Amino acid sequence: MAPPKPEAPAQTASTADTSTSADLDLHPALHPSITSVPVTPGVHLAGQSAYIEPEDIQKDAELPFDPEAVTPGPQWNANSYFSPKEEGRAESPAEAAAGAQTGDELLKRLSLIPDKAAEGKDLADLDPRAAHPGLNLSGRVISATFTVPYNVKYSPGADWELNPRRGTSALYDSFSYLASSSSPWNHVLVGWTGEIEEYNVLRPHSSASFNSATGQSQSNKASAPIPVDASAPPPPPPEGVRVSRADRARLEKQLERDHGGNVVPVWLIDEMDEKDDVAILKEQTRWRRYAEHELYTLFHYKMNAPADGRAARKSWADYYRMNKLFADRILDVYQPGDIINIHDFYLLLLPNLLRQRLPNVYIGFFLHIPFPSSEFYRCLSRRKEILEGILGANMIGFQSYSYSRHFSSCCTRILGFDSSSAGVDAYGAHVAVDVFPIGLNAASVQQQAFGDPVIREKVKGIRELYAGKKIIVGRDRLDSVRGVAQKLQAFEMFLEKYPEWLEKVVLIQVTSPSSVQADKDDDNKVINKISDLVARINGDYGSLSYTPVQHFPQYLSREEYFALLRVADAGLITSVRDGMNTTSLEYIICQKGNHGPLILSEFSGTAGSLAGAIHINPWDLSGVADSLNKALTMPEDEREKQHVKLYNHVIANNVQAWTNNFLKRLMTNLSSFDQSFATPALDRTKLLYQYRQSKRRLFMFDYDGTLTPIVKDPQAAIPSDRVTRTLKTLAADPANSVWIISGRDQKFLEDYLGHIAELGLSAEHGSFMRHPRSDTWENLTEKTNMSWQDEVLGIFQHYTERTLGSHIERKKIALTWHYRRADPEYGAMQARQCQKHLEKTVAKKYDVEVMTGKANLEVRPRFVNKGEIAKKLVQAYGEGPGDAPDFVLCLGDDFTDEDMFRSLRQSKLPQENVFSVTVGASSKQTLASWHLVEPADVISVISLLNGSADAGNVGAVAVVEGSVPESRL
Ligand SMILES: O=P(O)(O)OC[C@H]1O[C@H](O[C@H]2O[C@H](CO)[C@@H](O)[C@H](O)[C@H]2O)[C@H](O)[C@@H](O)[C@@H]1O
Repeated sequence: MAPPKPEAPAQTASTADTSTSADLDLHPALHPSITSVPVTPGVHLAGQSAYIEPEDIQKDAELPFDPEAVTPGPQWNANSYFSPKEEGRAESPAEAAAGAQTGDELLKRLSLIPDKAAEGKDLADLDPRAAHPGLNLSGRVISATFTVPYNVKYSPGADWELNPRRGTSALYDSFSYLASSSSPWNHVLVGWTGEIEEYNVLRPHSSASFNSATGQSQSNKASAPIPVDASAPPPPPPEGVRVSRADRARLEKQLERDHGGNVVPVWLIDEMDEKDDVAILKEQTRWRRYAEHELYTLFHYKMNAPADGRAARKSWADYYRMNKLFADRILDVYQPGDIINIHDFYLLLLPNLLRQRLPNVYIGFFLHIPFPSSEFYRCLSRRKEILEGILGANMIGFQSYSYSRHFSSCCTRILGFDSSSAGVDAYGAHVAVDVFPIGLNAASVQQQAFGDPVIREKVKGIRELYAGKKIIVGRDRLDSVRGVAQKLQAFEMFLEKYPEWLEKVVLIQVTSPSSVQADKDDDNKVINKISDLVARINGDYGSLSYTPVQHFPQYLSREEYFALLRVADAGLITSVRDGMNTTSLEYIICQKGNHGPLILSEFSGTAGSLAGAIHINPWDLSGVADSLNKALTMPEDEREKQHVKLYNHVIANNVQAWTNNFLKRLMTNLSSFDQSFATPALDRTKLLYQYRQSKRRLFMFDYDGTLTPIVKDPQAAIPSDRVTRTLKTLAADPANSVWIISGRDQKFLEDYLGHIAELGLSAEHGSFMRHPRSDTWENLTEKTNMSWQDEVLGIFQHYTERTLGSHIERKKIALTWHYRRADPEYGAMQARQCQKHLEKTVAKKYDVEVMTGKANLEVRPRFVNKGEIAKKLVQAYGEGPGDAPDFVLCLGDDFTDEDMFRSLRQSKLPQENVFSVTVGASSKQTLASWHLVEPADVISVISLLNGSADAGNVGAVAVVEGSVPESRL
């Protein structure tokens, strides 16, 4: 049974605007004061059966989908902003068809659309938890996004003013859907308040007005009070926005009251006036600087000139702090079983910050902008921290396949993690990577574009204004990556190459302010360039009666925007980098009945999903000019065919389907990788207690990755002084039997650990054993046929010759092919090939096992393995009551060590006396019962047992991991 949704207030929120990227958007579940119609799930258009109507989309949605999923919940009123009487009137044959959707039939449908909750329909039918009982889901999604969907304005002591925030509309639509009664989830939205602007604030000591959002004062002589005493000292500098506790509480309450408790603000505060409990907000744009100046730029393949070191450190510190404050806020509202969905480049550190504090939490992350290739990404000075931050998620989503591939490749190249198209193996945990191109609230856009008589009038007006001319439409943000300059240059080339179009075509270009605010210099450069180009084209090709480029550097009203998209004969998108271009999706919907082709940059994330568009390279001006000519001369039947394909895609892949699909895939990944059973951190209290109680103890330690960290060169992985001292002390206790069980050969173990006579050594994964206080090695493979070795060597040589940087490590029995020094992706690919090769040949003929290790492949006889050695040692003690060791500690980090853990589980030893510990992340798939993060922790734990003062950071780790601090032992 789905938990009840919070009571939705009787409000009148808007659906009139939900998914346009026209920067004028009001988000239905989120805007309190505008009345509108509910979104229609669509109406059939007679005679156009090739189209999928919005009402059909549930067929494609992956969750059990409700036919009204595209309609808002009960909080949306059916008050129409258009007059029912006007709806039946069609304007042109094409529009008559499209108009039918918004006529009487539509109205009938609108009034007939029942609310599921009102109908008493049980959302339990749609409850995704039923499909994943193992996950213990709470039924709630917490979405973390940079800003709440409002610009908030503040006047001390008064109600806060909340105005819908422009842009990011598809995402806000997704939140509206989750919050609505059409979705089976409960929803909480966590976001920064954004820059808080003050109104009605008197600043008695200052003659300057104060821009509270930027922290800058502005001279405003007209309104400045006249100084009483000209010789008085200058007024104190502005202090920033001061928000009292009561006012903070008021905003929280307002958001709660207006939105069913769904919006939780994050307060980013510069200083606290503790005395009065007042939050002081000074330079508010600082919180966006690192994300917008460094990340947004680099992720769009633009390089900044190096900043001065102090400024760079400050903006990084702000970024870290901002992510940390998000984590704190989420922890305030988190309940076990919640899914946390984190959005975009402002919050790249958040997944890992949460994972550190909630090891078993379910986290999805979605990047809305491109992810660059590793060649570009690696220029980022914080490249490791950023990747590690994102990898705290269970699943990471991208807009297009190439971005997901770039990300996985960066994880391999920069962090050395194995990756495939399915995901990244990070610290032993699998992080799924997948592609989810975002969609629109398609039904709402269609409803708005065709259901508003004002728009119809505007369509008529624009047609009259440009009668006899074809209209090419472009609408972009002011941002160099949107390629507006390229668009203008290509249009200029088009007029030059195809002079027959002179006087017969106009380019209407709307350029609205950039969504990122940190880079005003860049904006100014772009504005100047665009103005120059417009002036040049209109000067060269225009006349008194003809202006080929109509440039509007402004926001358009919703009505004008949709009208423009409807009348266009071609849409032109020339972004040079772009995560997902929602204008192109809106254009497709608006072209229903008109069929204007879409010319789309291949560098837009949208291109991957819109195969039916005319794809262009925006840098190839002549090619774009040809495509314009092609689009404008395309026969109607071809235009229609192309359009139907695009339209059906946009309808089927709407934002509701996107939301459901993302969550469904996240849950599937969580189920398949069984994240709910994260391995707990080793309980040192329990370990020490048991150690002190016991009389006969057995220790089994793997070597590489357990006692020493993994390094590039195998010969360089030698034990530190601390390691040998710690092992020596442990082994010196007569009650302790200490073994090193390694894949290393006898020589290596003897050279570095052989001098500790009390240690038992097992080399080459169990092929050889040297008992404590003995000089001789026992060969456990003596009678084995070794003829497989030559064949394996031949195959390894073949791959070594073809893989620069790889080498073969020849041991007596086992053979290892290392590729850690090769190109990481190529090395991993060659290893996969080599493994297949070996499995198809040698492994079929001989009883040998091919094992994948850490940047290596190893082959050894199947019957010798670490599990057999563990079994042998336990048996040597005796497993029965009285004989069995009363304390066993076994530690290892890789695949070959799992054999030891398995063997211990299968033994008859009382399991409470056995501590099997993997070295790596808690989310690693393992048979061990506990985990430690890294080799340094292993040494600390052994020191702890030794009673040594040098037990290192045990206390700190214990606190972080929820164990009892050492001081309390
Ligand atoms: O069983 P282990 O003691 O964990 O040994 C496994 C293999 O470890 C060594 O290779 C690994 O560690 C190297 C040093 O950190 C690293 O450079 C390499 O990439 C790793 O694969 C060793 O060379 C092998 O012989 C062992 O079988």
